[in-house]
Amino acid sequence: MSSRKTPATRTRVGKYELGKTVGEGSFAKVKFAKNVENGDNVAIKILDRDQVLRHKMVEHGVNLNLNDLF
Ligand SMILES: Nc1ncnc2c1ncn2[C@@H]1O[C@H](COP(=O)(O)OP(=O)(O)OP(=O)(O)O)[C@@H](O)[C@H]1O
Repeated sequence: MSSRKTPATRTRVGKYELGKTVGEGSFAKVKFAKNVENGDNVAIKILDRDQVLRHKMVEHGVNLNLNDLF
């Protein structure tokens, strides 16, 4: 039996591969991410759709499907 581990599956959002959570606020989670096209490291803020809509943080409905990621 091989002892090699299968690499962990990473969530991708477009050209960004999401890593660990680096912080959380009232309405969002901030995650480390890497641009797989150029290797840039960035922070991505993922808004809580229900909180945003509940607090009317947008004037018009925005189709946020980011909740489905986590
Ligand atoms: N660009 C960034 N790089 C690294 N960490 C970040 C970045 N932006 C935010 N964070 C981390 O994520 C946390 C949450 O950020 P967020 O902006 O959602 O909330 P906040 O403004 O700190 O708090 P609240 O929304 O409750 O007022 C921050 O406290 C910080 O630790």
